[in-house]
Amino acid sequence: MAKKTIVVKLGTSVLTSGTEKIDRAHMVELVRQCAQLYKQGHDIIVVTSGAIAAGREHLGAPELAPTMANKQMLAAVGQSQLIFIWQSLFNIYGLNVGQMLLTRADLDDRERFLNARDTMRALLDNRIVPIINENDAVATAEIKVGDNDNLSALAAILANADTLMLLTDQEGLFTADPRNNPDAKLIEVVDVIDDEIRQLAGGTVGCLGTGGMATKLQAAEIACRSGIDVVIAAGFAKDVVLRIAAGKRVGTLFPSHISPLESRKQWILAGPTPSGIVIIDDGAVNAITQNGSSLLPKGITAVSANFKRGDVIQLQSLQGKLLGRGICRYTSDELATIAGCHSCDIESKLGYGYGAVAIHRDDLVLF
Ligand SMILES: Nc1ncnc2c1ncn2[C@@H]1O[C@H](COP(=O)(O)OP(=O)(O)O)[C@@H](O)[C@H]1O
Ligand SMILES: N[C@@H](CCC(=O)OP(=O)(O)O)C(=O)O
Repeated sequence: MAKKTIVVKLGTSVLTSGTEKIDRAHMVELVRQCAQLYKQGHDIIVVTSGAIAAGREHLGAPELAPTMANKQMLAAVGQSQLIFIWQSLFNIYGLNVGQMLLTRADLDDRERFLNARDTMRALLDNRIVPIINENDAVATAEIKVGDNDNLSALAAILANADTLMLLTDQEGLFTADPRNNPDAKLIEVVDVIDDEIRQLAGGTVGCLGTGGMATKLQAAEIACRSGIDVVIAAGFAKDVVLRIAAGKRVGTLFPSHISPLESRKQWILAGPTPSGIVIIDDGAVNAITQNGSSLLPKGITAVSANFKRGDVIQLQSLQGKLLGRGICRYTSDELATIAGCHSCDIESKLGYGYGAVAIHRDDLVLF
């Protein structure tokens, strides 16, 4: 099987097996499957819910008023319990984990998005399993993603994932909420998420989870638009992670009809107004247009306007021809400092570096 990047989102319903306590035995089973995929060479990212449930359990299920501060307190206590459990379980398989607690602000701001992406990349490159949750202890309603289904779709985009698995306490999307409709039927494939599909999805009935099926459909929509296939399936089903990864029919599949690269390039072309222009020499023009190379600082001769890391900028030749657009990994000031330099000199010029390329070829669209 070709190497894949797979995001596995585990809802509170899966991690507690429907009880009020974290089901560690079931977590071992899920970790075994993730570790097996990791050993096969795939990149695995876990998006874990369950901090609030773990906090309640650890404090002995206290009677608390349902305030935001109390929920945040439970999450603060529970998150450390949760990451400890994940770390102990992955260690059984000789794998380390790295915790990333995110909020909407980390994903909306282009520069913070790139920083988070770099951290995720560094974890994966070092064969460390990223374990992601919302930073519930500090995130207020305004800066929250709000539910881990949507968070997992954003994490999948951050990771350039191929597949997002949303594992829950139902076998997939049904024609109605199976808890109240015993005749509801499993839908095996959803090609287009339209209003008809959306209206099938109800909310959650658990007090510890958030969103129900509605947020899973929102997540599926976001991820599919970015070229990521999504599967909603039961976390309790035997070998569920392994079977989905092997392409077996499990749960509800939402196939994406676009590749991640195509979707990214569409966004670069149709997305934000370019924030600046970078002039490049003939060698660089040749490298990016003929050889499909990334743009290195060496080929840059001038930088105009102020732009931030992660902004979309235009590329222009010395003769004034507009060549294309790309997402720049350095600010305009940094680029002006390293223009004409070899990539190996970036760190000595700036005192730090964000990698050898100014614009990666995957972030570049030529006209
Ligand atoms: N059409 C539907 N098909 C399947 N489940 C549904 C549907 N509508 C609502 N649900 C509910 O969504 C719940 C799963 O969401 P949630 O409780 O948030 O779980 P998780 O903790 O895994 O995110 C199910 O237990 C089910 O009752
Ligand atoms: N971030 C919260 C979970 C939020 C959430 O969306 O829960 P769920 O619906 O169970 O995936 C926690 O760790 O308790």
